[in-house]
Amino acid sequence: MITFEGVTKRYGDGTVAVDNLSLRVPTGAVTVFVGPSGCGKTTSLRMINRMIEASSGRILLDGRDVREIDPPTLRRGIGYVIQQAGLFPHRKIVDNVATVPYLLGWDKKKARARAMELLERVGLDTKLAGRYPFQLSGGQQQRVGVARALAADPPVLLMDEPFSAVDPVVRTSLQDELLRLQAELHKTIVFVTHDIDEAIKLGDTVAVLRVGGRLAQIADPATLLSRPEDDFVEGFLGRDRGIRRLSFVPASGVAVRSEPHVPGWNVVLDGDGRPLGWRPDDAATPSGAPVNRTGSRDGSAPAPDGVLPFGAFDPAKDSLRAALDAALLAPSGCAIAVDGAGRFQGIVTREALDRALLQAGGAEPARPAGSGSSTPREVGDEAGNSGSGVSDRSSATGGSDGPSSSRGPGGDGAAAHG
Ligand SMILES: Nc1ncnc2c1ncn2[C@@H]1O[C@H](COP(=O)(O)OP(=O)(O)OP(=O)(O)O)[C@@H](O)[C@H]1O
Repeated sequence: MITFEGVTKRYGDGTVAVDNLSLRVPTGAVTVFVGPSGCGKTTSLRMINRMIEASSGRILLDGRDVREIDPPTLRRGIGYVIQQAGLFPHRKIVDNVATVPYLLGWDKKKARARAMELLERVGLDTKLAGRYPFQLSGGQQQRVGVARALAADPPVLLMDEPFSAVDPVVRTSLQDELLRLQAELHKTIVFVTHDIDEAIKLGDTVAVLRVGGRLAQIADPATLLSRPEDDFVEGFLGRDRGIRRLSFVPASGVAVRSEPHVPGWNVVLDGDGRPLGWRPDDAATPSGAPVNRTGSRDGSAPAPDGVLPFGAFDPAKDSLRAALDAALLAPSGCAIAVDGAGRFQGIVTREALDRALLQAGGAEPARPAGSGSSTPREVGDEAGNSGSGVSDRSSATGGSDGPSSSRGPGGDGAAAHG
């Protein structure tokens, strides 16, 4: 646990970068500091490892004032990742990753073996180990930066806008990788970003700061989206709050009908009971509607002519947002529920979806019937999910060919996650 107790930072020129900040960073979870430029995110982060000294107040690391710990000892237990990775340009990748183990006096063989293991862990080909940083892409360099921060297995990781210099696609994959790693490693992570979507995707807890270094709100993402404390937070969260919040509502409470038809439409299944698409009752394709002719990417049987694309979700692991998305993609307006193996479970009608959406629309983050929890991960667990919580995170770790993927027009298997 990292605790800020009334922490203020006043720079030499009188700028108050952080003003009386009090908050808790729980152990083993990701806490994101988010806010507009200049609101004191980086200053707050760097006071944890004493790269910047607080002017007043205290920062406690597991109950101990960080000022009582000499900086090199303190930093040995705190990995640090920055924007554009900050790799040493004249050192090979393997030696960049092994930097801290070398400093700790590990012998070269052991340090390099650890570096190779970490390169694999962050999803990099170990063939890159002998290259120099300039021979890597921006995204690869960021992965090396994460590997380097993890080298001495520190319990705490500080990450300062680590993914903001790469393009959106690479950024998404780095975020997914971080979530995958965190599910294994359970580090105490403080992550700084100015991007609220990144904060909501990665944070177990999100602290929104306002300019002047004051805390505007600290909450889990679902609470933040449903109950922003003031206009500033609401404005910072941006549009589509209601829809985005549905990513944290499990779809397990939605009513599923087991019959493979609704008025006017039938679900066509393959020999293994996996949906191939929707066929209208009269089997005629409505004019202008796309026809699935090529089948799905996962190798299941091609859809016969006249069968239209569908959207599917897995009620045991997906969110209400995924269910809504599946319904919106279907010509029948209904979502198809599938099991973990992609086999047909039933249909969710628009009425059933409406009821679930209404239930989810209250002031509190919605919960499935019988759940007493208010955090997305706990809701997911109580809904019977094994391991993965219901949120954008489940799609982050689920892969695009999972049951929640939806076949786009033309049946090319284009994934369309909620
Ligand atoms: N060394 C310094 N001397 C004086 N003022 C500083 C110094 N470093 C930062 N500041 C000021 O402190 C405030 C907070 O800066 P900080 O870098 O912590 O903000 P930030 O939220 O991380 O911003 P950004 O998102 O733009 O990186 C800003 O007004 C900045 O100009």
